[in-house]
Amino acid sequence: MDQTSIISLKGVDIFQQDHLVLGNVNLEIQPGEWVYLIGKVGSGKSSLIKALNAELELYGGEAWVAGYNLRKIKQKEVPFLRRKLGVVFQDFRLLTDRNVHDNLSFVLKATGWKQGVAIEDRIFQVMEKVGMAHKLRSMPHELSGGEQQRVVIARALLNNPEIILADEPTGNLDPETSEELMQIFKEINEQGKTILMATHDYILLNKFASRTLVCADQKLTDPSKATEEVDFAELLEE
Ligand SMILES: Nc1ncnc2c1ncn2[C@@H]1O[C@H](COP(=O)(O)OP(=O)(O)OP(=O)(O)O)[C@@H](O)[C@H]1O
Repeated sequence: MDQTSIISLKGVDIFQQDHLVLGNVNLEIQPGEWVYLIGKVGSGKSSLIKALNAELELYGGEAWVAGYNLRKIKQKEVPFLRRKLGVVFQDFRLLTDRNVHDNLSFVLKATGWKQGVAIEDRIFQVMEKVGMAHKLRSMPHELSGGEQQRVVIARALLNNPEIILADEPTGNLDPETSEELMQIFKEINEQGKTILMATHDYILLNKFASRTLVCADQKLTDPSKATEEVDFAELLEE
């Protein structure tokens, strides 16, 4: 493992069932980096994110995330790995039967927080960070898509993770709302968090430009190291 990397994959294979999605994956991400994952539908972006979150087993090679060896991680260690990761999905995934506050307190209690005052303080801090402190008592269905995604980002930040894994976080949002969301990710990144984000959004990718990796033909590649020019627009087509 590269000692300085927060994510380090060397020669790993990622499968869905018995289908190889990405083979011989090599990836080094440094703390504080912002890295995009692009690629056509079904090219393996979500599978890679799931593998980093220990939802999908990795095979062969070496794999380290936030100090955890994914090739040897035990089931009982997975919750500790996940506390170092904040995950944001395209489809929000808030619990629909409780308000925003209770969605967040549910996560804190499930991850070992006991003191009521500390829980309330933390919820307020993360909701303030995403500009949603005034919506603590709203039910998810009372919020717009952009507002729901802000809450999801707040939820991802609760345990002060080192890494944010975002799987097409703006996929269901209009361009203006998407840009506001990206601004929040930018602030989070500037505060030191590492971000790995899968996206299809070519405009945002240009506006918030950063290192970009490509999933295609069962491989993860870094176009900055490629000898031939890569057509990003073509890769981002649905
Ligand atoms: N739960 C699953 N069981 C079996 N195959 C799966 C499963 N999830 C994904 N796959 C397959 O694995 C491959 C990679 O899918 P993945 O979701 O990682 O791609 P993606 O690049 O994230 O696509 P999208 O842009 O649509 O989200 C696809 O061929 C997909 O059909």
